[in-house]
Amino acid sequence: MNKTPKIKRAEPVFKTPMTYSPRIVGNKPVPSPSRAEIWKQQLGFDVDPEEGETTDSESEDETRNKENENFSVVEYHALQKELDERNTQRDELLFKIKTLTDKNKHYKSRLEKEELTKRQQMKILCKSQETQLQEKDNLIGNLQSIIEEHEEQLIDMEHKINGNMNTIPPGSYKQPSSVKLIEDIKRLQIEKTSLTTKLETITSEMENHSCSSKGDNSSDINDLQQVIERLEDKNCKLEQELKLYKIHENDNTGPCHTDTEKQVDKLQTDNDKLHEEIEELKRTNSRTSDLFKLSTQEQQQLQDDLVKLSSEIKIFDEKITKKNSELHKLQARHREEVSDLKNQNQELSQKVRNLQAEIMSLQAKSPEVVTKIKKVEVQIESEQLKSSYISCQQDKDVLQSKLTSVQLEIEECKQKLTLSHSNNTQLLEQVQHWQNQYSSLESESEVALQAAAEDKERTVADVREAMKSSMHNLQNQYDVMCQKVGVLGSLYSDLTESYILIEKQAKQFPKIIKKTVTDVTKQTTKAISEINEYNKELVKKYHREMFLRKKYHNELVELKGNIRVFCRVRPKIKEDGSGATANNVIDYDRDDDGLLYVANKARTQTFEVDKVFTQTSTQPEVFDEVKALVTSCIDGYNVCIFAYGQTGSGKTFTMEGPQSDPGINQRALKELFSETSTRGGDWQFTITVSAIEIYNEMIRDLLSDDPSYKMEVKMNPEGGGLYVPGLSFVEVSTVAHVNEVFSIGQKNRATATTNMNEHSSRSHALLCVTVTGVNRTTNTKTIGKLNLVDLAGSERVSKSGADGTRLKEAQNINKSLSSLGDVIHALRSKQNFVPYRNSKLTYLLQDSLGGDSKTLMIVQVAPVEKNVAETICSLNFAQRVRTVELGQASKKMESGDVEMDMGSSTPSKSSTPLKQNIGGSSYTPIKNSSSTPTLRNYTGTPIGSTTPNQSTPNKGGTPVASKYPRRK
Ligand SMILES: Nc1ncnc2c1ncn2[C@@H]1O[C@H](COP(=O)(O)OP(=O)(O)OP(=O)(O)O)[C@@H](O)[C@H]1O
Repeated sequence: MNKTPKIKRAEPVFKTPMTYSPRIVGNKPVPSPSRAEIWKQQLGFDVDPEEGETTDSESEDETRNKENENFSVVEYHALQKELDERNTQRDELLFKIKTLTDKNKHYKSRLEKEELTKRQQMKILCKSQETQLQEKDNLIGNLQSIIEEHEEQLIDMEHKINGNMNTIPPGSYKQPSSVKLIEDIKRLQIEKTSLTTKLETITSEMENHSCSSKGDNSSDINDLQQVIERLEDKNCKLEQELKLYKIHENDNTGPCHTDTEKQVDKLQTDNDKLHEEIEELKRTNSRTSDLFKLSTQEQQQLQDDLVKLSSEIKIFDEKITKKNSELHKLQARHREEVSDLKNQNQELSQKVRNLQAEIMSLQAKSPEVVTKIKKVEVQIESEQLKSSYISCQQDKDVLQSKLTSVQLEIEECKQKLTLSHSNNTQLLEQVQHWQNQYSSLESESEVALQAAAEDKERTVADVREAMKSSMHNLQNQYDVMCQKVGVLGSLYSDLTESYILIEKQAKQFPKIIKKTVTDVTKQTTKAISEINEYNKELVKKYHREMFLRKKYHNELVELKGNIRVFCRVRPKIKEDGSGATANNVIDYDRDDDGLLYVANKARTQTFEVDKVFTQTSTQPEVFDEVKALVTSCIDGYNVCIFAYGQTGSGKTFTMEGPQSDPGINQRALKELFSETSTRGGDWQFTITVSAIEIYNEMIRDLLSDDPSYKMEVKMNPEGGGLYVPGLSFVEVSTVAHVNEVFSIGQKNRATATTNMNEHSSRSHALLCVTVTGVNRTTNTKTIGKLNLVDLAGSERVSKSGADGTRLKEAQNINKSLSSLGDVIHALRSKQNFVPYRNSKLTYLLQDSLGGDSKTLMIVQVAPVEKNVAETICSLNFAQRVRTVELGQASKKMESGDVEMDMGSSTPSKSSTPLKQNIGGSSYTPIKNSSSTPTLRNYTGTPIGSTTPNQSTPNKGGTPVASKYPRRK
């Protein structure tokens, strides 16, 4: 060690530390705590005050003793003071570090709280997202079910359409868009699920990263804390060493230069170590800050990503946006806090840099200090210093070893720092990896979400359009229904009111009806009885009027001499057959027995005659009507009754009739017998009959012995009238006689032909009855003639379809009947010439038709439809006949001076020549070969003459068979 010479040194100038600034509380500077206080506060134990006091007092004493002689002591004190100040600065620095540590703790706790809050928010967010996802799933399910329903309807409609459109070629059928929609929705659901899984993964990774960052940060902070503690320990040790140094310095007269140098080296070393520690602390702090920053950045990045993902997935959710905005606010606040922390760190770094600068300045000053120490060493050279130097040397070794350990620790810290750097790098790589993954996922999710959103929008638009149109239709229907409901409602209310009213009325109805019915019944009964009475009266009056009308009509007819016309309708017979052609076409008037209605096709014709006999009319009823006419011949009238009608219409039935129910012929004779017998007394009556047949315009005497003999009608040359020369007359007096005569006539008629039935239909049969009455007193003689004619059938030739004999028959019938028609027409029109001689029939009936006789025509008609034409023809003919006026009939009577010879057929002469008529024609005595008319009795014996008619011998005298028994 070199000893430096003692030189006078200049007054040392101590530079006040720039960084020191006393604490000021309430405008008063607070003194720095003493070392004991600091030790007590930081190390937790008390420093022995006696030792300190003793040392201080001794040092002070020595200083006082050597103040004037040793200037280096002063310098030493100045250095010590400077060291104290540095200690104070270090304390200040430690305090600041502690404050920063506290702040860091505070920030860490805040960060933890915020992280906890964020985690809770994240959980809530995840839950809300899950709920929203669930809701969306439900909505998608509902939408899917609606779409499925629509799909089913569409499929049904498409089936129907396909059923109607078979022309669509197979394969041209497109899959419904809804199926594609469902597939898209399913695909979106799968993508959404994967995105949700990724989101959860990222969230968990973020949480893990946050935890790991937090753990790293905490470990770093703990390391920093440990370093700070170690520094404090070292500081304490330095303090102790300094104290020991002072003690040694006090024990020796002056510090030797070597020891001082060592001490300075030691201080320098400590200073360097402190500097390094501070540097390390700074680095650690910086690393912590970087880690924290990185962690914050990562967290922020992840949160941003999360916010992005959440916002993209829950684009429709405003809550997420709100929460994200809150999260952004929190992050901003956090960033502000971090920036504050950074600023504070920067300030701290600045302070550290200042300290470093001071240390550097101190180091720059160290040569001067060394010089001074050398001076001191020169001045203080003692054994004690040497020994203390040795001890210091030992201490130096100890400190050297400690330095080595500290260096090792520093190495460890460096390794840890390297490890931390590598960890940090790995974390950064991971973060980069995650960022890449997240970016790819983000891009994928963006594309998927965009496609899904487009599909969804399209689908929603389609569904909305469809729903809109259906809604529109439904709205229209609803409006129409509303209108109808409104109308129906008003109708319903009206009906309800009406119903209530009607119900009320209906309840009263039974009583009202009962009462009304009773009243009406009484009134009706009364009215009906009145009407009945009135009707009866009217009917009586009507009948009386009718009777009078008939009477007057008959009188008028009698006065006018009209041909009276009766009509008789036969009943249906089996020959009429059945079916439509056998329908009844004839109806009668209930009140007027002169009217007849014939239904012909679509119309009904009305015919009026003098009397209508219905189908139920009996033979007696018919005869009752003609009885008066018949009996008038007793009074000397000529009467002619002839039956007209088509074949089978009942002419023969009416005129002859069956034996069991005889017709007019037999009844007339019977009546004549009865009447003549009644009128007995002075009158003696003789009734003779003759029977003639006109067949093919040939006249035959049916009562003749030779009926084939052709008779002729001739004019009486002695005085008008017609007669049939040689005609047989048979006197009859009983019905039995008449029947016998009739039998003869029928028999003769039958022998003349092979088919009697047809023959009778085609010939006219005349029964001529002569009633001669002689008054025995006055000798007055009356002769009445009754001609009963059964005409042949009146049907037309064309209908009969006849030929040959039949045609001739028909032609002759037609001739005679048309002659009858012509005569009727001439009579009706009152022509001067009446063509009687056109036929044998009209010629024979000339007196009956045109003379002063009473003529009655009975028109026979069939009731069935197939005969309606002939029925109408017959009735038309009857109508014409009815209008014929023949003039008033007159009696044929001779005065009584002429004696009536009933036994002779020769009429007596009278002033009014009595004309004996045959067939209605007046005639003079028949001039036959014997010039005596032949009268026969019913047995064929001539009546009134013992000589039979020679010219017409009655060979057989056999009774004529009746038509009806024969038919039966
Ligand atoms: N009023 C009646 N009641 C019962 N039967 C009747 C009646 N009128 C006619 N007939 C029956 O009708 C049938 C034909 O009658 P009828 O021979 O008298 O006709 P017709 O006109 O004389 O015929 P034809 O011209 O051929 O002589 C007979 O069988 C007869 O018995």
